Amino acid sequence: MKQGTIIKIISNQYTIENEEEKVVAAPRGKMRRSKAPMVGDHVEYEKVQDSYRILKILPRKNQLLRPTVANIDQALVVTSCKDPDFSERLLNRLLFVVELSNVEPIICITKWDLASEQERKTIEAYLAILKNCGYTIVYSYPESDDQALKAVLKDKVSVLCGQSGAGKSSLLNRLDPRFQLQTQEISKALGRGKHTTRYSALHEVAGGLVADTPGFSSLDFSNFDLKHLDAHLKAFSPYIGSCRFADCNHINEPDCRVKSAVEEGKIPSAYYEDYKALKEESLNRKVF
Ligand SMILES: Nc1nc2c(ncn2[C@@H]2O[C@H](COP(=O)(O)OP(=O)(O)OP(=O)(O)O)[C@@H](O)[C@H]2O)c(=O)[nH]1
Ligand SMILES: [Zn+2]
Repeated sequence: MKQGTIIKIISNQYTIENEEEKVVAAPRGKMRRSKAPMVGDHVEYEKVQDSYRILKILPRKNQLLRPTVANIDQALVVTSCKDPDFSERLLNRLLFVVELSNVEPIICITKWDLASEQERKTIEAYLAILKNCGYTIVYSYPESDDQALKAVLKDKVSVLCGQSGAGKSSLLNRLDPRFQLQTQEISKALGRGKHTTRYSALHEVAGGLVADTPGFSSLDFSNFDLKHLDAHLKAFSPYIGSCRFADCNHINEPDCRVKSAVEEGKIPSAYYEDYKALKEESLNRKVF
């Protein structure tokens, strides 16, 4: 019996990889559809005559449904400075949705080359506070050396997210030109009109694995339990549990450490305002 990670699924063919080999396997009969393995799954498998059989899915640390990937280490929140313009609100909401999914966010700034001096200053000021709050920030644009980004991706399973046009495919292709080739070959192989073929894959980029479909494209929070939103947010974590009220919502309560941190400039006010808007929305949802 061996162990490996599923890196590609086409219909009922599962490609498993480990340090020694890359094999194509099928799940054993007992694995029902609802419990079918997904890309990113760590599995136990065995060789039976000339074929390979998946025996068991090892416990998942997390999973995304769109794209269907398990055991994601991080999400690159790809945010452009220009075209589309930098939006604090969009960045905050993407961070929230990623953190609510128990995935580590990495802020990746693109199109720095297109921003004016003034725009750069404004963006940098905002990011400086987020950095102090514990967020990892990397830059990636045509002239950047991408060392920091490569270091972040190495040995990790990542999914990218961000607005259309933010530069997600550009940055992957810059890091590894094979990425585009791989995705093009696959779409050609799958062909048009074969929409029923199940397909998903992780690609090797900079020594790590990256999902070829962006995740978190929907900023719909209705499926999340926002009761403990505060506890998920990196920027709030130093203050959780130290407000006057143990169940503080950090909205109207007195002696709130989160609100003090906002006043002291330790948490960006736009970040706090986006938290507050979501939290109020969820509290209202429960009342009516
Ligand atoms: N100058 C400059 N242009 C960039 C940069 N990153 C991306 N672009 C351009 O921006 C456009 C959109 O980039 P894509 O990589 O296609 O964006 P995407 O996020 O993959 O977009 P979707 O596929 O729609 O989700 C392309 O014309 C790129 O050439 C950058 O850092 N600097
Ligand atoms: Zn509070």
